[in-house]
Amino acid sequence: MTQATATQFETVIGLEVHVEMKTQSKIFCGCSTHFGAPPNTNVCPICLGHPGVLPVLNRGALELAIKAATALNCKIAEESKFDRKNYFYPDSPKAYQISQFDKPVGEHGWIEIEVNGQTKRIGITRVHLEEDAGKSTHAADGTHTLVDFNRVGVPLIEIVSEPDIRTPEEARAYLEKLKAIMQYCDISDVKMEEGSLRCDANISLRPFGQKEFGTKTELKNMNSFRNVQRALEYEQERQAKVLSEGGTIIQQTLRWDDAKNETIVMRSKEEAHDYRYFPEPDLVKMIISPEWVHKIRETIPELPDQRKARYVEQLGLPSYDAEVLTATKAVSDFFEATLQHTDNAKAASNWIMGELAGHLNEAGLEITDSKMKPEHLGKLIGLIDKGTISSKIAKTVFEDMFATGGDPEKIIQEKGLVQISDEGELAKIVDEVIANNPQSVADYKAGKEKALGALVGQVMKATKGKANPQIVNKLLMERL
Ligand SMILES: Nc1ncnc2c1ncn2[C@@H]1O[C@H](COP(=O)(O)OP(=O)(O)OP(=O)(O)O)[C@@H](O)[C@H]1O
Ligand SMILES: [Mg+2]
Ligand SMILES: [Mg+2]
Repeated sequence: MTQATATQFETVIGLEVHVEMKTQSKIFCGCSTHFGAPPNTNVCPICLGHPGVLPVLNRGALELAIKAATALNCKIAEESKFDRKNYFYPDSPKAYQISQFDKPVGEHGWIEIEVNGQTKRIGITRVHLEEDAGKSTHAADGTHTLVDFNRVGVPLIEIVSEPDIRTPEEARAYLEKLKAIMQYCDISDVKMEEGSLRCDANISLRPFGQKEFGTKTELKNMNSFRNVQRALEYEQERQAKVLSEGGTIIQQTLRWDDAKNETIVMRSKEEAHDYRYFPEPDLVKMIISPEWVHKIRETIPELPDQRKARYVEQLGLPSYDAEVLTATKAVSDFFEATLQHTDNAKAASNWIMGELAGHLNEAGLEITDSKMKPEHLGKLIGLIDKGTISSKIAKTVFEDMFATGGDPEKIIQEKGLVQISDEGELAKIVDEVIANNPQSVADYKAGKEKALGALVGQVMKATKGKANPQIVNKLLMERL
């Protein structure tokens, strides 16, 4: 951040997030929403906007939108309606998008984010239901553009935040939380790389203490949360420079160029669209009864914030662990499943956040691809806690479990890794080590505490790491 931003200006950010919902069929026709089908195969006269066809609302799409808006603490409209948003672009065969203007499904919501240990509430202006557009692919040589209409009519919700976000880092935390909530509620796959979650970021600067907002720009084309943060950081600095040099910000839409690491102007306000919104004449208004909302609310599972609180209060986990574990539903579910097989929550957390996350990362895998089963991790923790294996050997066993998905007990048996806790057996080895290392023994007796460690190390070496270290210590102490 430049000196100028840090001292003179306050950053104001509001995000518009589009989320594709997980329905089997499209919002106004029976076409499949399946991602990855050959281009232009999931289409019909309705989504292609042929003359004379009529859209029929997919009740499941409305239900998911209500569920999402409820999970985002919105007030649900008792009466909601669709509007036409008119624009001409090749990815929209009807030349309008069925969206919502003045009566969205939900309004006045909020979510909480945590940045630098501080909890902050970010307002949600509205959640509205609409249909997705097609996907254009521009040829690299600029000679032509291909359009795939499979995505046309896939149900979307647009989630518009209040301009409550103050830093690019907060923007990222907001997106992470939103994504987690959508995952927990099973609303969407929320995969930015597949386009099932997309974000436009609005940003302006104002002198500290000024009430009115400055002129904003809108950033598009970011394909990861990290890039949203980077684009905002870049734009924050650009605006600060313009303003501190006495210039003015022009209201513009900018495109983030990932390769060049900069924002590029797409269009200015003068070229901005007039969408000529008007009520959609082919669809009736939606009456959403409080009873229906109540029923939908009951299908909302424990959300990440609640889960996090439970991990801290009931399982005694540090807040940091609870935050990391609950940020992704699949990780949290894995943790919960592990706890079905061990009571040692902190150990489970350590293994999942440490060893497992590291191995998955290295292998480029998601936790859902993990061959290692939660029950086996739970079992492994039990074996360490019982003293059957040392925590050092456990790492070796873990490697095997991760690679093969095997049962830790079997791996330990097959590889002869059981910890040696038999005093008689260990005493023999301890005696040998004492006999063979007179220097260490002398050092220890002369008051060098460290020499004891060297002797323990020798016993470990002789037993290939299988000796129970507590017993080895005890036996050595008795003899020295
Ligand atoms: N001065 C400002 N600085 C930063 N963000 C702002 C400012 N004013 C508004 N915003 C944010 O900009 C976003 C505007 O989104 P909204 O969907 O209402 O409008 P839009 O971008 O004009 O519409 P469209 O959906 O057609 O793109 C909101 O998230 C809002 O919080
Ligand atoms: Mg918008
Ligand atoms: Mg916008």
